[in-house]
Amino acid sequence: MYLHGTSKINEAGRLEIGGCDTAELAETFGTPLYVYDEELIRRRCREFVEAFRATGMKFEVAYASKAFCVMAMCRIAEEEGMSLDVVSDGELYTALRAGFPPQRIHFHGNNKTLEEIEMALDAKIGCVVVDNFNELHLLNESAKEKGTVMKVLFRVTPGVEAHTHEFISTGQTDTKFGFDIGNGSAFQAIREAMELPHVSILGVHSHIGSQIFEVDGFAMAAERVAEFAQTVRQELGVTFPVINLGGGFGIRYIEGDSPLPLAQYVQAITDSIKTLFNRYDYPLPEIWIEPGRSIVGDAGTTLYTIGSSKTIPGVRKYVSVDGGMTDNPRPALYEAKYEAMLANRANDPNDETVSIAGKCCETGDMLIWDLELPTTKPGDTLAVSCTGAYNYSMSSNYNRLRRPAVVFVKDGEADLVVRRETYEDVAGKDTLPERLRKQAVAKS
Ligand SMILES: Cc1ncc(COP(=O)(O)O)c(C=O)c1O
Ligand SMILES: N[C@@H](CCCC[NH3+])C(=O)O
Repeated sequence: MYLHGTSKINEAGRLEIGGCDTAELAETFGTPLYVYDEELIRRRCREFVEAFRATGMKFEVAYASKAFCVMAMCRIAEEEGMSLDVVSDGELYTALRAGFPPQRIHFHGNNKTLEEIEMALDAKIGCVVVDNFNELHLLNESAKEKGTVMKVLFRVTPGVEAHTHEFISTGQTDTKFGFDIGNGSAFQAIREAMELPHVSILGVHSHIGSQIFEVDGFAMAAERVAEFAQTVRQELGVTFPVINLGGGFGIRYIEGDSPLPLAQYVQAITDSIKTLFNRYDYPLPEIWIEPGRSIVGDAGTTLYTIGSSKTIPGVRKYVSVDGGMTDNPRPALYEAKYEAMLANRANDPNDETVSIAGKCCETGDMLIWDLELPTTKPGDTLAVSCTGAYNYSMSSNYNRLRRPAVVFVKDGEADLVVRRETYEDVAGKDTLPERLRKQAVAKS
């Protein structure tokens, strides 16, 4: 397993992250356990911010909180000078509860409810990324009722297909997100917004997909967006002060993944924007981006306890862990691949090939196929790396499993930032109607 950030093998032959022995973390906090390397998260934030500073351009780096949205993460994002992208009332609530400055929050989503729009207006967030005509008018009406004006970006689909899994590719014309540039709906959206006194046009937003390893897609999107900005300027007399090129910067999950240094993505984006806007003699806009995975992905490691195993001679050996698709749905959803190691016996030589199964009642609940490991025994701790993005945030209670705890580790200290769910968290929201309550009592 590749050792990210502060991860290393300590003198006891165990995996250590942030100066904490992972076998001890498993013992103290129980498993499954999400462990985040706080220093690595901060390093990733700084890589983006410093790369932008070096360009001399005006910018905002908004952490896409959908990747991992908990209060402690919102605090770190704020401390590192990031803005925040939220896509729901729940994410907005979390950010506000963590004391994140509302002016630095951007609200996304293809079906924002009236309740969410009102919540955003009441909180006086920085901007709403408008996704469709219905929302544009709803926002204008609500802002009017509240006697305010909301800044807006328009989510546009530039017609660029990112080279990534089709479920995480969003920039193409055939997608549920945004206004299409090619068919004129993006232009129409700006035209309509100009007539609405309670929205103020900031610019456009494009997000082409996720886990992208090349700069071409971003450069192409920048080109389409710049052309569009120029058309709008010439025909409608509106100049955009902001261009947001979204997130999607790839990370290394397994050997063979070759992401670019984050600064290189920033350089490519800012170079494209500078060249294109200068060509049009267009006032240089602020550049905003929204990285999620590249901030938290490789900083997260999930610890599991190994339980039962099953050998099918001539076929394979299954080794089961105490979590699975409930804490990491990505292999089942996207055929995502991961690396792992035995955290408590990190120096033992690999001597067998096993497949790591989750504990859900589902054949597809597999975390890793054909992994080289030392011979495992029940009670060993398995560490799966790069589980920081879209794992906790997409976790579920399938089979009524309790969601794991989350700890942040740094300089030898481990802080609980989300406690493990209890049975009460899982079943406590249920209610028994009187009729069924009697039956339940009668049977017991
Ligand atoms: C609009 C938007 N911004 C930002 C992101 C963050 O993407 P990533 O985590 O790949 O950086 C996403 C998710 O793909 C998104 O849909
Ligand atoms: N959740 C996805 C990517 C979609 C990101 C949000 N638009 C993943 O785990 O890779």
